This record gives sequence, structure tokens and C-alpha cells, in this order.
Amino acid sequence: MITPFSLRLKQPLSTAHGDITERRGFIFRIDRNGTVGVGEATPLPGWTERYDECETALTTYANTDATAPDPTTHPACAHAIESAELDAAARQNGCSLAAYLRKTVFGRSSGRDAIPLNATIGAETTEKTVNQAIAAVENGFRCLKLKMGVSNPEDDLDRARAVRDAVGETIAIRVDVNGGWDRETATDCLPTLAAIGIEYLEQPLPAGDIEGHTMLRERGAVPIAVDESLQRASVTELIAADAADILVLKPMVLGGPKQTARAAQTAQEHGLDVVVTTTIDAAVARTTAAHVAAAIPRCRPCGLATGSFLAEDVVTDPLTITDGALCLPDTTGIFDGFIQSI
Ligand SMILES: O=C(O)CCC(=O)C1=CC=C[C@@H](O)[C@@H]1C(=O)O
Ligand SMILES: [Mg+2]
Repeated sequence: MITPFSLRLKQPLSTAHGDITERRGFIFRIDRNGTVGVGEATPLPGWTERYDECETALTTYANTDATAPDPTTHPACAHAIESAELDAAARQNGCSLAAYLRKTVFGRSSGRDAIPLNATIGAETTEKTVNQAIAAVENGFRCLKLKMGVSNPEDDLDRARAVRDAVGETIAIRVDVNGGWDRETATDCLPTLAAIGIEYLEQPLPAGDIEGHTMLRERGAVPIAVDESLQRASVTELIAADAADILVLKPMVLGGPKQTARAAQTAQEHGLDVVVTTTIDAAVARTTAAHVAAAIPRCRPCGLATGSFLAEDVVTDPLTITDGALCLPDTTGIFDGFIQSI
């Protein structure tokens, strides 16, 4: 069964790719020998297939004997299908999705209950950015993610400096440019970002400029993370190119929770760190991503505090965030409560 939804954001999330103002997607429900599984597809144009492409692929899969679509061409659709299958499988095994992924991908039986998060702050004015940063720290967040690449680089750097001055040295500040700089701009910004003491610089250059990220990384000024580049190159290719210290993994963009867990495993085997984030998804995919993060050993603070961007949701959020860390619900599968309420 496929149920479409459309959710408004409380206010636009401003990024170098443009503003995100609403999220439209589908809840996908399957029945496997009497056990229900639920998954979500929330395509984000520019990151995944378009909404109409997702709808066609999901409908075709549901109504015919078609195999699941390729996660590289239809990642959001593949995400919904894989999530629903894993939800049912975990429930049949009497365990949570996190425990199921831990066992089947990482061969482990125990893991973390609480996942530290970053607070996400859009490309706003300095005053708004500083106010949001202070509010996040007062709410217990120890890690802030600032969006850059919308205004000019000098203003961006001033904003990051103002946040550092406001929150002090002990709070991690990471910066996400969403590919908004060229090599020269990024190179020029490195010394100031290093002086501000940022945790890492995420996707400074366009997705396809893998070599440029390698070049920035070689400078050694600040660690480099890639996000959008994972749509252009595989984890193995990015590792071979020495393009990143950190991979930002979005299950909705990578085609599902297991795809993401496997990407994390490959990255960690090669000494890279990972961060799990959403594409500002609804509650089902956010909870799915939280299970993925909980299954992965050694995650840096994750970008999962995104439910508060939405003005409405498909279902009551089962995740609680306390002191900047997220707690998973005690459940089988993704969340037992979804079966009754959606
Ligand atoms: O990582 C986070 O803190 C939240 C998610 C987030 O920042 C994003 C979600 C969706 C699209 C992007 O603009 C953005 C990102 O680039 O990571
Ligand atoms: Mg990013």
C-alpha cells in the first residue's frame, strides 16, 4: 500500500542549493506472511530521483512482479522498499532494526542507545545564526552545523567566527557549503576555518569535483567531509581518491538502511569517520535513519535533529532528543507504533 504525503517546513531551510520549503513523499507498507513492514520514500530533487519518478517506480514495484529499482537511479524508492522489508524482517526476528543491522551487517550484538546529534543551522544572518547556536547549546547540543555558500565567503567566515565567540571553544562547529565554493575560494577560506577551530568542512566544492576535495584535504588545514559527492562516486572510489576524512551518509540518498550501513562499514574499515543524516524526512525515515546510526560503531554526532524543521508530520515522532542526543524507542522493527497509526 502506498500513501502519499506532503509536509510544510516551519520556515525554509536555506542552503547553497536553494531553500527547502516542503517535503513530499510516500509511506510504503508491505505484508510478509502476516508481518507488516513500513518504509518511507521522500525524494529530494537534486539529491534523489524526482517525486514523479519515485511514484512511478514505487507503484510499478507494488503492482507488478518487478524487482526493486536500482538504488543509484531511484534511491528514495529503493529506500522505502528496503526499509519496509527490513522492518518486517527485524520484527519477525523479535528485534529492533538497529539490532538487526548490527547483527547482519556488523556481526555485533551490542551498541549505543543514545546518539549524539548536531544542531542544524541554515544560512541565516549573523544575528539569527548566533541566536540559534546559543539556543541549541542551551538545549544541550555540543555540536553545531552551519550552512555556508549562500552569501559571500567573507560574511560566512564572520558568521562562523561570531558563533565560535558566542559558544566558546568546547562546542564542535562543522560547516556545510553544499558545493557552493570553487577551489580558489575554498583554499582561501581554509586558514580562517582552521583558526576558528571547525570540526570539519563539508562538501566545499561541487559534487563532481572529487580531485578538488583531494587537493583541499592534502593541505591538512581542516578535515574534509563529502556528502553530495556520494551521488557521483562510490565509497570505494572516494576512499581510493583520498577525497575525504568523513562521509556524510543519507539513507534516503544511498537507497536504504542496509546500503547505508554497508557504506559505513567500508568507510570505517579504511579509517574514515561517518555521520548519518536525513534529507529532512518525515518521522518514519527519520526513525529508520536513527536505527542506522545506532547500528554503526563509531558515529560522529549525526544530523538527525531535523524533525523540528517540519510544521507537521505523518505520525507522532517516536524519537526523543535530550541534551543533544537522540534516544531510540524500545521496539521491534523501526517502531511498532507505526503499524497501528499509519
Ligand atoms: O545534516 C544535518 O544536520 C541535517 C540535514 C541537512 O543538513 C541536509 C538535508 C538535506 C539537504 C541538505 O541541504 C542538507 C545537507 O547537505 O546535509
Ligand atoms: Mg551536507
